[in-house]
Parts: sequence; structure tokens; C-alpha cells
Amino acid sequence: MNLIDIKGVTHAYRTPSGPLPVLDNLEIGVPEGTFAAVVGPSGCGKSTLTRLIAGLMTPDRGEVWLHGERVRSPRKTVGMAFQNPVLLEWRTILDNVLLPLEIVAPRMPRAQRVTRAEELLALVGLSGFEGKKPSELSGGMRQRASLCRAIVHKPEVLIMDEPFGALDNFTREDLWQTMRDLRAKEPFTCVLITHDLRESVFLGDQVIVLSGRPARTQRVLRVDLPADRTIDVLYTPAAVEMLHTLRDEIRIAQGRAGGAH
Ligand SMILES: Nc1ncnc2c1ncn2[C@@H]1O[C@H](COP(=O)(O)OP(=O)(O)OP(=O)(O)O)[C@@H](O)[C@H]1O
Repeated sequence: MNLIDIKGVTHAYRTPSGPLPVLDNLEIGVPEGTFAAVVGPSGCGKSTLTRLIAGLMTPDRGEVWLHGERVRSPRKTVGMAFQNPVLLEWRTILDNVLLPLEIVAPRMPRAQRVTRAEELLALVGLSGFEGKKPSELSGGMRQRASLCRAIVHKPEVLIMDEPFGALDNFTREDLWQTMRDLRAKEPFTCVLITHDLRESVFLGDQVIVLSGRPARTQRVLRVDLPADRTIDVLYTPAAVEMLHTLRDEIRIAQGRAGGAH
């Protein structure tokens, strides 16, 4: 069963110079417990898609369904992580991670909330940093803390918009492996927006390629790689072939098919 269903979604923004069509009859299905990576040319409408799933806006046409319910307003059951972790500087790392629980589960005893947050911080390798302020941590560590904050309340869906975009390559690969470990311990359904094709193949169960604006579903690629994949998997013939296919699809989406490689 699909946890997320995007059916025939079409949307245009109203701008001073007239309507700007961004999504065109978009079709996406994400089965429960799986990871969908969304790639596409810059400005094609990927962030708009995340706002629709979170219920922060409704489309002109078409339907967004989450767990069998039509999405028409903001959902508490969606966790979000962005490129800039936006942790609150006046709160410790632990208190930042606790924030969603204070909002979503105010009656849960504090000790129980703290245990939950500490377990997650340990899972991502941040044991011992609970009492630090965000500015005392590296960019990669802050993003780890922000991931914990995004899933501490066990959201139905985790939406990540370019979460690792600002990190250097090695830190990014570390974070991919952290995501893999988190998923193994805490299954969740995830939509990941990324510009990094290797990231989409490493993390995705499917990679959805959007066309240039207005975005259509141009191609859906199933990623049949082992769930306990390591970075080495990206150098296997199967993964290399997928990366070539995706590269070609992006060229088509950019309107550059047949152009220089
Ligand atoms: N609230 C808005 N009002 C008007 N236009 C908007 C609004 N939000 C986004 N747009 C425009 O809609 C288009 C799609 O934006 P969106 O942020 O969804 O694209 P994106 O694929 O996430 O971009 P990028 O890859 O650069 O992050 C862009 O041209 C953007 O300028």
C-alpha cells in the first residue's frame, strides 16, 4: 500500500507577470516504509512538491493522499529536514531534539522524552554532545542532530529537502550511512529531494526524475540494491548503470538530450 499518493497534481503560482505553471499532472506513489529520492533540474518544482505533501499548500488540480487521507491542511505527522538545520542556538542539542515532542506529545513524561531523544542521538553518534549548543558542533554534527529532531516524534513521513547539500563529500557519505542505519532501526517513509545522483541511488528504493518546469514524472527508476548497502555499492556495475541512466534522464529534463556529455 502506498503511504503517499500524488495523483494528477497540477499547480501554477500566481505571479505579477501571470501564472507560473510548476507541476503538470504529477504522479508519484511511495509505499510505506520506503525511500523515494526525487531528482530534477533546478527550479523544476521539487520544493513545491514537499510543501504539497506537508499540506502547507493545496494544488490547483489533482489530489495528495497520505495514509489513506486526503491532505488539505498542514500535517503534524510529517517531519522535515532542510539543507540549513535551523537549530535553535539558545537551546542545547538535547533540547533542540526534544522540541517536536513538546509540541506533538506534551503529556509524555519528560524522562520518557529525554530517553527517546538520547537514544536517537546515540544512534547517530552524538552521545556526549547532548548538553552542547549548536554552534559548538560541526556542520555534519548539526545535520545529525537535525535528523534526530525530524524523526523524534515518529512522523509518518520524513521529507528532506537537500539535507546534505551544504556538507563536504566525505561528511555527506557518512550521513548517508547514518541514514541507512537509522532506517534499519526506525523504519520510516521518506521523500528526499536531492541534486546528487549518487545520493539518490545510495538512499533510494526508487528514484523519481522530474522533467523541467512544469514538472511531470519523467521516469521512475527502481533501485534493486541490498538494504544494507555500503558506499562500495556505488562502484558496482548495477549502480554505475543506474547513474548513467539518471544522468541521461537529467539531460533530457534539462532539454539537453543529444548535447555534449
Ligand atoms: N510562492 C511562490 N510564488 C511564486 N513563484 C514561486 C513560489 N515558490 C516557488 N516559486 C517558483 O516556482 C518554481 C519552482 O520552485 P521550487 O522551489 O519548487 O523548485 P525547486 O525544483 O525546488 O528548485 P531548486 O532545485 O532550485 O531548489 C521556481 O521558478 C520558483 O521561482
